[in-house]
Amino acid sequence: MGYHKTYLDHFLKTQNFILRGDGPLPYDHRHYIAIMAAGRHQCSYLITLQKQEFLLQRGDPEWLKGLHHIPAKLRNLNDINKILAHRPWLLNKSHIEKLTKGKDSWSLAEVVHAIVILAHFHSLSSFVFSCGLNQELDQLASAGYQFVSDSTVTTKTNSNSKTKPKDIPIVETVEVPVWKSASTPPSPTEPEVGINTLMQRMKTLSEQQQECKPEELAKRFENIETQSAEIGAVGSEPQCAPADISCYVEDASFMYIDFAKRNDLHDITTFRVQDYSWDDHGYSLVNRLYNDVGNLLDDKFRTAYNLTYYTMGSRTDVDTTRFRRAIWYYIQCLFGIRHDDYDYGEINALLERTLKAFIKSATCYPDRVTKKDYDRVLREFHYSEKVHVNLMVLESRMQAELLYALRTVNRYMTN
Ligand SMILES: CC(C)C[C@H](N)C(=O)O
Repeated sequence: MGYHKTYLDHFLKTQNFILRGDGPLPYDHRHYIAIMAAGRHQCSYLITLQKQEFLLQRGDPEWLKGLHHIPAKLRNLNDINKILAHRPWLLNKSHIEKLTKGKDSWSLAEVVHAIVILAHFHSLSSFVFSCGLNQELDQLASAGYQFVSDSTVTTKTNSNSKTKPKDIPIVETVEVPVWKSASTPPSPTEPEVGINTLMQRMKTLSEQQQECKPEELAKRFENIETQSAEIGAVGSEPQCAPADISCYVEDASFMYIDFAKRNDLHDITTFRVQDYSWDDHGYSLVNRLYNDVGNLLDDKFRTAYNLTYYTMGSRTDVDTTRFRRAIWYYIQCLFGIRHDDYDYGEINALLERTLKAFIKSATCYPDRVTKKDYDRVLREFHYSEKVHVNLMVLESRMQAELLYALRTVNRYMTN
């Protein structure tokens, strides 16, 4: 994230606030919830870090043995954790009701705090995998390195040096290798649409600018949604999670399914942003229920959505808005979210199949994305630009999850 300093600043402020700032949940609970969230995507990197943070907050080490060792109140979060992570459209008021009523109940403020932590760590898992970090750190771990919560990597040699209990012993800091996309170009599997073509297409789109009827726009959205269901995820189905991850996961077989193939039993329709949007609804609700966190989230979303350096690979002075919008809206389309003023036809003009497959995997099946997939995509772009795309995956996905969650909380409160 260090490539994108303005964004990083907002990211850290928010993460710091939800884990360490004012809020209804006890600190150890916050880190445990983060572990449960990362567990849904088998993100060992985040799980390891959050376990350390949990212990630093004087969390009960017994809990780290798994879900069977935690209080019922926390365990009750399992349902909304898995639904939000994989099929957020299934969330309804009965889930919120179950948490807030009866024994071991949650206050609504606590529920919202938990939801924000869950969404943050689900989406951060997407980022970790899509940048190839999980794999990299697993390899370092098996080579005998330990990584600690400030993200530096240390060797194990001196880990029992005298330190205050709250300090983490840091011994030798090892530079984490950084992959440059240009250093070892992978053998191309499929020719990619080059940057020149992409720029040409963006130009044509802005020249064409025709008014489209609402029905036509709705049809274009549905086309993209149906086509997305035909795009397979990159990578192969992951193995069963190792015991030190699966102990934090319940109902591991519950995964993403394509929105277009959802079961109509639940009578789920497209989520229309004109009816419930972040700007007009979600933002103020989350602000009200949880210490103004909406302001931090809003700044972060806005920064990620608008971030640009006017570059594409080695080209400068390029207006990249259309390309970035196509990525942002494609991600939300995977969860059945439609922005009625966006022409989804642009997605097909600007995002080719391999890029769509990468984005879909990063968003919906992050644990399948490997460094190889990362290398193969966007070959003419710089490393920092690939990270930029992954930041959009993180933020657009997080916003999608929060939109569903907050709409449900609102329904619970109003009827
Ligand atoms: C994702 C990238 C193509 C973004 C581009 N480098 C920009 O500055 O807008």
